[in-house]
Amino acid sequence: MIPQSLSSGMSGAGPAAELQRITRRFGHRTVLDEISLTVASGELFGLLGPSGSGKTTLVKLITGIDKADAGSVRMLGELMPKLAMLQRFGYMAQADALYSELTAKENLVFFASLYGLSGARRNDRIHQSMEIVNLLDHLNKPVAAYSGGMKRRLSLAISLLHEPGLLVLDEPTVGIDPVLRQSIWKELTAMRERGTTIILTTHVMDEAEKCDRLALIQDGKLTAVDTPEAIKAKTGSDNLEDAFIALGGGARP
Ligand SMILES: Nc1ncnc2c1ncn2[C@@H]1O[C@H](COP(=O)(O)OP(=O)(O)OP(=O)(O)O)[C@@H](O)[C@H]1O
Repeated sequence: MIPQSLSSGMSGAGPAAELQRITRRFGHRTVLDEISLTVASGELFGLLGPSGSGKTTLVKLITGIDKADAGSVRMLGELMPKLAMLQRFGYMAQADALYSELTAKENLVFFASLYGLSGARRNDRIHQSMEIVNLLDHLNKPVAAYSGGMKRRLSLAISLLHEPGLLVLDEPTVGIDPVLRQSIWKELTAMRERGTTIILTTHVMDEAEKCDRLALIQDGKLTAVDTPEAIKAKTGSDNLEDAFIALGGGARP
C-alpha cells in the first residue's frame, strides 16, 4: 500500500492542470486544435480517443515534455514546461523509458536519485512501488529479461516512487493481464481516494467508466468533457462506446 503522505500537498490546492487554447502542429498538420481543459485537484481524469487523435501529444504538453505552438499549460499552478516540476508529478510514458541492460532495481535507484530520494526512504519506496505492481520477485532481473507487460509495470512503479500528488499515465494498463490490471486499478482508485490527482489516457471503455470525468478527443478537438454518466445521458447511450460514436467518433477508441 502507498502511505497516506502520497496525497500530501494536494488538499485545498487550485486546479491540478489548466490548459488554455492549446494548439500543437507537426509540419502543416494541426494535431491539437485550441484545446482548453481544467483538471481539478483530486480528480481521476481520463483522456479517451481513437488512435492518433492526439492523447499522447496532449499528455506530453501537460507534463512539459513537449511545448505547444500556441496556448498555455499550467500544472499545479506553474506555467509549463518547467524543469523543477519534474519532482512534483509522476509520469508513465507510453514508450517505456528504461535502461534494459540494467536490473529493475538499478533502474529504480537511478530514477529515485532524479527525484532526490536516498537512504532508507529510497529503499522503502522502491519496495512499496514494486509491491504495488507485483514485481518484487523480479527486482534483481535485468530489464532486458522482462516481458512487455512487466516493463509497463516497472514504468508504473517508477512513476510512483516519489509519492507524487499528481500522476500522469499514458495507457498504463496496455499489455497487462486482466488480473493485474484489476489490482492496478484498485490501487489507482485507492490513491484517488487519498487525494492524488490522476490523469490517464485509455482505449478501454471499462477503465473510462471508472474515471470521475472524461475528455473525448477526436482529430485533435475535444468533443465532450464530462462525467461518464453525463456523456451517456447527453447522447442517449447505454454505454460509452455508443456515446463516443454518437459524438462523431468515426473510428472506435
Ligand atoms: N513528433 C511528431 N512528429 C510528427 N507527427 C507526430 C509527432 N508526434 C505525434 N505525431 C502525430 O500526431 C498525431 C497524434 O498522435 P498521438 O500520439 O498524440 O495520438 P494518440 O491519440 O496518443 O494515439 P495512440 O492512442 O495510438 O497512442 C498522430 O497522427 C501522430 O502521427
